[in-house]
Amino acid sequence: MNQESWLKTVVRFAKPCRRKLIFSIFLEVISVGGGIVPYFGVYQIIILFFEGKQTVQDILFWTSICLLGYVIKLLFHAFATTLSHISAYTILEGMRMAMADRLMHAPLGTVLNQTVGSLKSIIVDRVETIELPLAHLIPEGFSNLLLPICVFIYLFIIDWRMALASIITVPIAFITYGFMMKNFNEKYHDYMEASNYVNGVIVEYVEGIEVIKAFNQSTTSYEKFEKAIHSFKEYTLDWFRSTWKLMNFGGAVLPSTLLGTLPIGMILYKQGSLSPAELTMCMILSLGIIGPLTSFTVFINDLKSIEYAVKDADELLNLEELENTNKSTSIKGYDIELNNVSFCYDSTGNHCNNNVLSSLSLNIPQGNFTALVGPSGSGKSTIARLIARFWDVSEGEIRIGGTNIKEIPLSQLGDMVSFVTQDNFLFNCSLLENIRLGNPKATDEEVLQAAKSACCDGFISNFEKGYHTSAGEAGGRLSGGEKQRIAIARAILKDAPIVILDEATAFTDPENEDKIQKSIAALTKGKTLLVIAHRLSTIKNADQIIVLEKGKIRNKGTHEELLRKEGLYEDMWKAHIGAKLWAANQELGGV
Ligand SMILES: Nc1ncnc2c1ncn2[C@@H]1O[C@H](COP(=O)(O)OP(=O)(O)OP(=O)(O)O)[C@@H](O)[C@H]1O
Repeated sequence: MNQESWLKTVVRFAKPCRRKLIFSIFLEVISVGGGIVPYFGVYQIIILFFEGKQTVQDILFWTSICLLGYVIKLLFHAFATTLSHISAYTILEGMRMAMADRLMHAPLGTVLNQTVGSLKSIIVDRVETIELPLAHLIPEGFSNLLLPICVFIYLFIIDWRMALASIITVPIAFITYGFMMKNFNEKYHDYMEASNYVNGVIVEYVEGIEVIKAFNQSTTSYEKFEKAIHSFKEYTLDWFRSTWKLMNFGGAVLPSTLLGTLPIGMILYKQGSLSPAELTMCMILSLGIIGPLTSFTVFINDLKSIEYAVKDADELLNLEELENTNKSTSIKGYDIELNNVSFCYDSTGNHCNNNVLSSLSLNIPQGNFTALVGPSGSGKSTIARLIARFWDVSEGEIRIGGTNIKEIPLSQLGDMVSFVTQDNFLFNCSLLENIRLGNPKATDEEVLQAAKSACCDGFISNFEKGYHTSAGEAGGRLSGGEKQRIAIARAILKDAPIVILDEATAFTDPENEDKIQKSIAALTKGKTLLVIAHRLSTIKNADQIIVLEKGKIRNKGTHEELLRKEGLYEDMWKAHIGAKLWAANQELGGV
């Protein structure tokens, strides 16, 4: 990424606070002006002394002017940094909101393919790193540049030779810094890579701690963790070691302005072309030039950290969005049609590297129960996700009620489809609110009714706070099957005309089975229902069963028809029945 593009991003997000930013620079200019006043006041006092005209009144007057200038400098700088901080946080807020918006409009699959750790790291941590440099760079960076320029001009007005003498160390220091920064970009890039790697290992270590403990991998995983941290420390130290000599030399030479002003000042004084007052003032001013310039060099590092943070943020800000239309469409029915659908997750440009579905055509009639079965990896979930538009098809089209789903606004499609999977995420709010997510407008009464239909009422009432128990509190005490029934209650409340159940009964145990089947029956009554299930007994009564293999339809028909046809379905059914019998035998004590 070139410098212009990250700057453009910052400028784009600075739009809502542009006036504040400009005003903060304006205030900083006044502050810099105030900062010059004490120099001027001191100069006047020095002149009075050298000319022998000093009076208490004059000294008090110029001291007050100096003080006033100093107060103006402090006050206006405080106002400027307040505004710049507000602006920096506005920029951060805009970036985070834009990222959240992108995640919402990107294909869901693209979002799910990112790890929670990396998303959190970019949206929270990386973006946060912009705040400090941004808030300080604008006013302070500006004043650190403007102040020495103003002082230099003032020096120039007093004596141009002394002005030049005061910056004699600047080229030496800049050449030194030039050597030091020779491979700064490369080093900074490597540093960021190393830092990202350490972050990744730490997040992995923490997220996977359960598996690490369960498989007694603590030593190996800890070693990886320790190694990553150690090599990061070594990398940082190596970089520091390679620069510290030049950095210290530059840091020592740059502020030593007296090296130039002292001998040259003496010569000019001896020649009589510089008065004692001018000589003293030039010495004082030359000392004031370099301080801000030294601070300015720190901002080079800040600029880099902004560049890299914006670059990371840009990855999310530029996520490809799903094509969307805002024009609400009237749908003529809720049958689903897949016409010659091909899909691959892994495509480069227009080229598909590995088709998961190949020219697949399928009709799911309205109000019918259709089941998708097939070996693991045959593409069942992919079909379900494509219907819900988590991704877009690579080729072909999907129609609902005769309308291509790309022509249906995403929000309308979202209202039309209830998608229940085995990953039943509960938000950190009450169980009541968790169920209400299905329909935010639902009354408490309607939520309770949905919970009852989904057979949740019994276990929720057992909690001390009942429906007001927070999911965080209850989460650890809820079984997989109970969480599943909450998800089903949500879907019942949503009352969408199309229901997709992707392994929604995966957590069913014999005790739960009856309840889950009842809750599913309540959810799916009269709906276009698509069920993906490995437990074939749960889809035995489907109006049509589609048998998938390697992304293609191998067979379709009712349970009986498929059994008569012999083949994959029959094998799967036998395996299922075998497993069931085995489970039943186990329950009966191996009889
Ligand atoms: N997010 C993804 N990115 C890349 N490839 C994926 C992704 N999700 C699934 N796949 C691949 O697509 C193929 C089909 O997966 P899919 O989940 O649709 O199969 P499935 O029939 O539902 O399997 P299962 O019964 O095990 O859930 C598999 O080879 C899988 O590895």
